[in-house]
Amino acid sequence: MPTAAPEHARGHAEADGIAARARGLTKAYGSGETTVLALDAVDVDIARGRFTAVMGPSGSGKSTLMHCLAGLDTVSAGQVWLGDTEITGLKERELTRLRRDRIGFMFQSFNLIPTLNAAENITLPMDIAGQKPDQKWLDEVIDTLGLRARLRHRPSQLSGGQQQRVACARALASRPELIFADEPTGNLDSRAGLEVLGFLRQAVDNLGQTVVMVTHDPGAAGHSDLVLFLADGRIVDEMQRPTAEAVLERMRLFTGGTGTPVQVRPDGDAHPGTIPEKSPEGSPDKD
Ligand SMILES: Nc1ncnc2c1ncn2[C@@H]1O[C@H](COP(=O)(O)OP(=O)(O)OP(=O)(O)O)[C@@H](O)[C@H]1O
Repeated sequence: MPTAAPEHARGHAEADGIAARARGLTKAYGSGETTVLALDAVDVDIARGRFTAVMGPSGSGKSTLMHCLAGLDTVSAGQVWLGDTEITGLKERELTRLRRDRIGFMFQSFNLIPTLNAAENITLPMDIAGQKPDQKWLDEVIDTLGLRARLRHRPSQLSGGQQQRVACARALASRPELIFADEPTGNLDSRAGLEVLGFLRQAVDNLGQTVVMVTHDPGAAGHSDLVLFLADGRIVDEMQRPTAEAVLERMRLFTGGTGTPVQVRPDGDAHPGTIPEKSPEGSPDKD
C-alpha cells in the first residue's frame, strides 16, 4: 500500500466552516446482553475544504461513523448535521434526496456499472436524479483526473486505478458538499493507490472539495490534513498535518507497541489496551 506522501500544499485555504457535525453521536447494535456500542457519544466537526482521514483498529467504529455522518445509517442517540441541515430525524425519502444531492461516495469496490462506459458511469447518479451536469465543472473534474481519453471505455477495459478514478469523478460530478471515501485505495496496488490519493488531494486543493476518508493505511492517511483516531467508538486523538510515519507511530499505541494487535482475552471482555473483536464478517447481529 502507499506509504509515501508527496510534498503538497495542504488545505490551500483556511477551512471555511463546518461541512458536517455530530454531537453525542451514539450507535448501538443489537439489544440486551449482545448490545455492541459502535459509537459512544462522539462529538466531531468536519472542516469544509479539508481532507480528513479516520483511522483506528478494526471494529473501532470508523465505518459506522462514516455511515451515520452520511445518513446511510440511523443513530441511537445524538445529532448529526450536514452543513446547517440536521439529518437525524429526517425521513428515509428525505435522506435519500440529501445523499443524492449533497454527498459523494467512493468505496473500495469501485461499484461501477459494467455495461456503461466511463462517461456514463460518471454521470449516472445525476442522470437518475434527473439533474443536468454542469459541463464546465465536469470537464474540470475529468481533466483533473486525467480521464479524457478513457471516457468511452467500459470498466473492464480500464485498470483498477483508472476505475477508481472514474469512481472518484462520479463522486465529484455533482460537486457535492462532502465526499466520503471508504478505503478508496484498498483494492489498488501502491502506485494506483498513490495516484488516487493524489487526485483526492487535488479535489480538495484545486477544486475546493471536502473529503472524509476511512482507511487502515497510515500512508494513505499521510495525504490528509487531519487524522481522527477512533478506539472503542470514541475519538481518542487527532493529528494535524500528519505524516505516514507519525500516523504509524500513533497506531502502534493501539497495539501495545508491538506492532501486532493485542487480542481480546478469552473471556471476550475488552480490557484496557485491547482491541475489541468485530463480529464475524458477513454475520453481523442486525438490530
Ligand atoms: N450491522 C451490525 N450489527 C451488529 N454489529 C455491528 C454492525 N455493524 C458494525 N457492528 C459492530 O460495531 C462495531 C464497529 O464496527 P465498524 O464496522 O464501524 O468498525 P470499523 O472501525 O469500521 O472496523 P473495520 O476497520 O474492521 O472495518 C464493531 O464491534 C462491529 O462488530
